[in-house]
Amino acid sequence: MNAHPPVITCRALAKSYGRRRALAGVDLDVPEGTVFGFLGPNGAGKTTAIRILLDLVRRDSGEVAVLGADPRSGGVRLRRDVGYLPGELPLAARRPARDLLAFLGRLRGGVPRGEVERLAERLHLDLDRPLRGLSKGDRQKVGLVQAFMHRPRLLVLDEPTSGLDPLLRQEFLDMVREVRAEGRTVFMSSHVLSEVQDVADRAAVIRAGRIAALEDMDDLRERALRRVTLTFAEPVGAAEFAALEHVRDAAVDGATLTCTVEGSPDALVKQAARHTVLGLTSEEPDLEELFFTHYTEGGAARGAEAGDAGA
Ligand SMILES: Nc1ncnc2c1ncn2[C@@H]1O[C@H](COP(=O)(O)OP(=O)(O)OP(=O)(O)O)[C@@H](O)[C@H]1O
Repeated sequence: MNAHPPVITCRALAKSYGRRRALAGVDLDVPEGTVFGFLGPNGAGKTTAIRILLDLVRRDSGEVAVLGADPRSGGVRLRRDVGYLPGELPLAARRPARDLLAFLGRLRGGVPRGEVERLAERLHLDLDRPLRGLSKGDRQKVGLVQAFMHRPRLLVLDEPTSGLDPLLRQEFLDMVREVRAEGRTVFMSSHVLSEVQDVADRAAVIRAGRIAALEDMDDLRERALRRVTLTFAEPVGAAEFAALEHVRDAAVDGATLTCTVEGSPDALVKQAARHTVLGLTSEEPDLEELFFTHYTEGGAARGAEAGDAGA
């Protein structure tokens, strides 16, 4: 992944609103062709950082490059090459979504024929309804269509799943995977890891204006523990399982084995397959807990410092 050049770089990025410090020195690299989750609680600074990337808010200090250019000077190109979903899209017009999207498409330098209709169909959005009567979820769909429609090199999405029902969330995540498969990049914010854990390659936590944790999702999954219970047709011995790679705390009760697996369950599955397996349960690893344990340990002191300064 590191072979890819970063499409977003931030160094010592800082921003205050009056005495309130929103960003207290953010360092970030988002490699091209990846999906990057930008996580943090309310007020952590996610939206401020995103707006700086789009040149909608001016930073106080620090360096920023988006697609190789400072967003302060790269305006027109930025709008063509970046798809941006704001946290809230002001949509008060009587006109239908179709008109707004056609207008925005022209601003972006053109949209492939049929793309708006294709996206609207996937997201179950009626393009002919007036914008001002749309529900929160429908507004979010309009926001997503305008962010994806010109097939930008970089998508910057502020809370993209907010307001979407579970089926549409899955559809949206498929859209994100397709973008990555084409070598394009997605930077998306969320309050919770579970929203992005299936799709993100990397995730960073911002807290009180600083990056408090940065994780490669594969590494995180590698470290994840899961509790496994296997039921066999005949009694088995604990010893044959206890020594396996990635297996811990193996205990046998008659024909039932319970153990903890850290990382790949491959060795356990192959050993179990030597017997007749009647049942298998595996608790999903709680990545959220793993991620945030690490971040609390690593980032608490720094977070508290920034919080004091910001208050
Ligand atoms: N326009 C503004 N004027 C004054 N303070 C602001 C402004 N915008 C943001 N802030 C403050 O800056 C801090 C960071 O806010 P920001 O909106 O960037 O956080 P966020 O992580 O996006 O939060 P949320 O998840 O709630 O959207 C907060 O303390 C917020 O109150």
